[in-house]
Amino acid sequence: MLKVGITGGIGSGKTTVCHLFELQGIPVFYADDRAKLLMNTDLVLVNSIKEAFGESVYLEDGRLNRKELARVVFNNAGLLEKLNSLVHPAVFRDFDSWSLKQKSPYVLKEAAILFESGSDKDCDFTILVTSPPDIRIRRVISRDKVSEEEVKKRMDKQLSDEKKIELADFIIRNDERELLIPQVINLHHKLLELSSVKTANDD
Ligand SMILES: CC(C)(COP(=O)(O)OP(=O)(O)OC[C@H]1O[C@@H](n2cnc3c(N)ncnc32)[C@H](O)[C@@H]1O)[C@@H](O)C(=O)NCCC(=O)NCCS
Ligand SMILES: Nc1ncnc2c1ncn2[C@@H]1O[C@H](COP(=O)(O)OP(=O)(O)OP(=O)(O)O)[C@@H](O)[C@H]1O
Repeated sequence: MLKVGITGGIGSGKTTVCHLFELQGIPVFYADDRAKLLMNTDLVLVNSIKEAFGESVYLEDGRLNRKELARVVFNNAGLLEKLNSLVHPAVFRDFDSWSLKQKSPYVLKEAAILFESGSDKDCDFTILVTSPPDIRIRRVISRDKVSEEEVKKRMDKQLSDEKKIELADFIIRNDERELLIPQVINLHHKLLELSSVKTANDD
């Protein structure tokens, strides 16, 4: 089974694209969502986050105070690095055990910072979803009801599309000019072919 990483900057549309792959029957591991779940349920991780950032990043009912943690880490590069170093190993382990349970020619791992976190190294292929920054900002402001400044702070912590285009094996353009669904279907067929080549080589 092939492991395919899919990424894209904030608001690029990677989750939307992943939903289209799911419609083709492809299982998707949503790293950002799993990270948030583990930050609420993995007690070793919860304790290490409390130790590093203080009890105030958890609410009284025990859930992660995402707004407060986001305010802290997206205003301080060192603290974001610290958080990443605690969360990413737990997500890597979670993906490994999830992927063992999947029965599909290939699976997708969706992560906003696939290249930045080094998790592309664990993937056979990578897909980048691109979209111009002004469209991405507009989409996130409308989806999350946040300010332009908050979106830009996160964009600044991510590699530029120019850098990621050099690193990715496949590109999906979600710029409201090219149709999304035909791009996903074409790539799905390509990945099915590549996974059958891998299976033949493994036998
Ligand atoms: C700080 C947190 C709690 C804020 O939660 P929130 O619900 O506001 O954001 P969410 O996780 O849904 O992310 C939304 C977008 O923010 C950007 N973003 C999130 N984490 C990061 C990061 N470590 N570096 C750069 N951008 C990031 C991405 O574009 C992502 O798609 C959360 O983002 C977090 O825990 N981040 C650090 C862990 C991490 O890297 N998770 C993602 C990959 S495993
Ligand atoms: N082609 C499109 N046309 C119109 N709206 C779109 C398109 N693609 C995505 N969107 C919308 O833009 C917003 C951002 O898309 P999505 O959540 O898929 O991005 P993302 O890359 O996963 O974002 P994040 O990194 O913030 O999690 C969503 O509200 C989505 O419905």
